[in-house]
Amino acid sequence: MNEAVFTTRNLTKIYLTGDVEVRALNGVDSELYGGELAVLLGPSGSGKSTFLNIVGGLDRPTSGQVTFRDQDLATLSDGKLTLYRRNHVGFVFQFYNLIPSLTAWENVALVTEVADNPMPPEEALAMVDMEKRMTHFPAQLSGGEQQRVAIARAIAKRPEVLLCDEPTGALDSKTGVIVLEALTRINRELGTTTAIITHNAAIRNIAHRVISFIDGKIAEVQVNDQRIEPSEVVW
Ligand SMILES: Nc1ncnc2c1ncn2[C@@H]1O[C@H](COP(=O)(O)OP(=O)(O)OP(=O)(O)O)[C@@H](O)[C@H]1O
Repeated sequence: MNEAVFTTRNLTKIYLTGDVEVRALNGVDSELYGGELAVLLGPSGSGKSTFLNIVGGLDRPTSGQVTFRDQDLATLSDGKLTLYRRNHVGFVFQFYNLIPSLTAWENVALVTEVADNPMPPEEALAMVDMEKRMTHFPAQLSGGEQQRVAIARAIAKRPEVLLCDEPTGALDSKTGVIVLEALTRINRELGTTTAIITHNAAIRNIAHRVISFIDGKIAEVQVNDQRIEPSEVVW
């Protein structure tokens, strides 16, 4: 196993809505290892997105520790947390959030303009097999194609980690497989540490490790000695 990129200890997130307290994370001890592909499973409301948002620097814990290498994310200033996100983390969400008035190439270029050592947009698009559709606008692309452009946008700055919250949630199974193939290829060829949240337990066997959440805690971690290709997933 490689070194841990992320470590959390007793990670806790409490949301207060009026008088009602929701413990979205209730003491999570975890690691994400360098170069691994982890799948995060669990019922709705079990804390998966909250966990991903905190390790990605989009949100802060109520208490507990979360470190990225030696950096304590819980106590970083807002400015440093923004720099952390910008320099190290790529995000992919269920909905693609592409800018409709820009082509696929321009959507990716928007990010590479502000990155230190980016890939050329066409190289990022080639990683997800979209180089032939570079000049197309989002409305001219299918859902799966738009998601692949969103993945190209996330990886073009060469992030160390790629955090994906239900990346296949809006896609049919055939298209979902193509998107998962893009993510596994990136993990394998670029060595990007990748975490994928899914509701689809069938996806679990494409991962090196499966982390299962229940009620804001990690209930189980499964290590896959034998992984399968996305094309072998039975949905
Ligand atoms: N901003 C918020 N304010 C109040 N409660 C919240 C907020 N965000 C999340 N929660 C609550 O925290 C709990 C965990 O939510 P979270 O989105 O992390 O779960 P999840 O496992 O990702 O669920 P899903 O699979 O449905 O996306 C839920 O009970 C949710 O309602």
